[in-house]
Amino acid sequence: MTVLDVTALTKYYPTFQLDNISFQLAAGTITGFVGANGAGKSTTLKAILGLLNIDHGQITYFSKNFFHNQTAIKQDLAFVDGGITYFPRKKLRTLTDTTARFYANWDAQRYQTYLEKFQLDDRKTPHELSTGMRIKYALAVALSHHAKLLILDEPTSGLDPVSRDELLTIFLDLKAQGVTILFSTHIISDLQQCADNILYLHQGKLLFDAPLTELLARYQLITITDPADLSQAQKQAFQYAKAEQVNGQKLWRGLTQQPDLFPDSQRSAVDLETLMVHIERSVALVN
Ligand SMILES: Nc1ncnc2c1ncn2[C@@H]1O[C@H](COP(=O)(O)OP(=O)(O)OP(=O)(O)O)[C@@H](O)[C@H]1O
Repeated sequence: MTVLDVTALTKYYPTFQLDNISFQLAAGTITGFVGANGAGKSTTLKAILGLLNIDHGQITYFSKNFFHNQTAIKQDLAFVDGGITYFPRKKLRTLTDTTARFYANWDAQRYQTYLEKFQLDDRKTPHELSTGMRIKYALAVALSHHAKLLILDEPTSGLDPVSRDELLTIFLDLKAQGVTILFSTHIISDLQQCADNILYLHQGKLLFDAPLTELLARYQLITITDPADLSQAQKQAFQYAKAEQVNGQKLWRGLTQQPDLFPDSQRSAVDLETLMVHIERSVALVN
């Protein structure tokens, strides 16, 4: 079942364009939303949540048009970005009581479970919480109304490694229950741990929309000492090339979709972080 269907989403800013973005999320999957700073990830997330006006596009949640059914759809949707910053001097308990009234499926027991799991004291105020605790509080609230889809903008960036690991385990548990998760992150190792699919945005365009394992299987990493030694065919196949210092030696690394053109000794598997760095920082060797 398709939980979210985005078609031809376009947003113009004076110096940036989110360009004709289309993707779908299937129920019970975890999708990592990645791209360099300024690629347009937050703009996309805000656009699909109706937090900014779009210039073009269709957004459908749970087979319902978002713009005509926002109130009903938001019962089944949770969004977390950077954690709570509003009403800094109000007790969390008071904020929770107010929030709970908006949700027909509010689950007070589940909320208590997450408070304990995240070691949060809801007699505190947002002002008294660390960055990580603010994110955890926002997540506890998001997880307590039985949202079917969680949309999270960099949920793990303020968390220590132990809390991140805990959160990723929660994501996997939620996925096992059929919950769908879309989250943007720069912490690529988090995705290796839990993402089924990757949406990769590059300068406002969707460059990849693929299962993580399939995306990584498309490329191999090639390491050579001098591009001048490559044959013409190898040069054509040596994409996203970049010079790197390894143990004081200058080497060239690039990605290829034609690994058979290179000897085994030059080939290795590629991980998502390496793939991204090469795509964003490569230089052209072949015109
Ligand atoms: N309100 C706005 N008005 C004009 N331009 C904007 C506005 N909001 C964002 N932009 C521009 O849109 C582009 C994409 O920004 P966005 O915040 O979506 O990127 P991002 O991928 O989330 O980046 P990061 O990883 O750094 O958070 C940037 O060039 C930014 O300057």
